[in-house]
Amino acid sequence: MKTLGFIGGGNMGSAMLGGIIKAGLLKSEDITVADLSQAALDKVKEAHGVNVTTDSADVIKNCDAFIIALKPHIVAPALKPLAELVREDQLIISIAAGKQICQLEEIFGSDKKIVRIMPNTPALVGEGMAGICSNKNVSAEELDEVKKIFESFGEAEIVTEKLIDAVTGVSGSGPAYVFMFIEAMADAAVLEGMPRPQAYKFAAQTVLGSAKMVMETGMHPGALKDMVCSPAGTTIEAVKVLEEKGLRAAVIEAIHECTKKSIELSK
Ligand SMILES: NC(=O)C1=CN([C@@H]2O[C@H](COP(=O)(O)OP(=O)(O)OC[C@H]3O[C@@H](n4cnc5c(N)ncnc54)[C@H](O)[C@@H]3O)[C@@H](O)[C@H]2O)C=CC1
Ligand SMILES: O=C(O)[C@@H]1CCC=N1
Repeated sequence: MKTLGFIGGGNMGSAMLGGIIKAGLLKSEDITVADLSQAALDKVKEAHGVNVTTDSADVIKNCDAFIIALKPHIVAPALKPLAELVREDQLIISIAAGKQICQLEEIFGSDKKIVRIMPNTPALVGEGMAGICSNKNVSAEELDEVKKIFESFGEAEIVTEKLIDAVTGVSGSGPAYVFMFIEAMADAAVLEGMPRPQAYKFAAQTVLGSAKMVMETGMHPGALKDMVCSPAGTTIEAVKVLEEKGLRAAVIEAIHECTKKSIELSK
């Protein structure tokens, strides 16, 4: 793939764009972003020097593959009128939550190559997590090429389409829960007298380091937790409160509701 387009250059579109350019996989001049908002286009042009247009047809006509980064309810009304411009050899990559491959086939035709992906915003800093699936028209080589793009700004795994709603619940929407957790930890440190910028650093680095331990040691998270909890020590006092307040149940229920909403969006 030599040229890549984005239809929608908002939060997620620009996060992926930032990741791709930082990784050096494609040059700015080979990327085109279409958005109706001139402010969004000015922002991505200034940050990344990519080509910009207010006409999504330019992207479809000029790119080997394009990523649909529009809000789910906008996808059909915005792109159905342009569907006849799509070529059979072109890769259509959608990141819209709840938009199933069969719904994308209704828009573009079941003969088209369609990839459905659920990424997340940490793509912006090269630490994204994406779940990828596709229809039967996409070859293994093409899917691998798409996977490599998403791996250029984090981790990516091929999953069955059935799992994409769970991917949305855990990693697509997940950064929001983690940011809430970091904010709450920092608030607690501020309560104890720590200056706020320092509190964010202590909280965020603790989350980063803990996540790295899970990824790099391969140890069970429960065993890693046990390593921190000294008998009759400080940590177990906090753990007791988190269990009493239902941290685990809250997280499980929250992700379940998020996953349910992703399923509902596809109806
Ligand atoms: N924000 C996130 O963390 C994630 C979002 N997604 C998915 O990404 C998609 C985009 O979400 P966000 O980037 O958060 O939304 P956003 O609202 O930040 O970006 C959407 C962009 O589309 C533009 N737009 C609206 N109508 C248009 C049209 N007809 N033609 C061209 N551009 C148009 C808007 O001006 C805006 O810049 C959604 O489908 C969402 O489900 C997926 C994973 C994570
Ligand atoms: O909240 C949303 O609908 C999108 C999908 C995943 C993350 N943000």
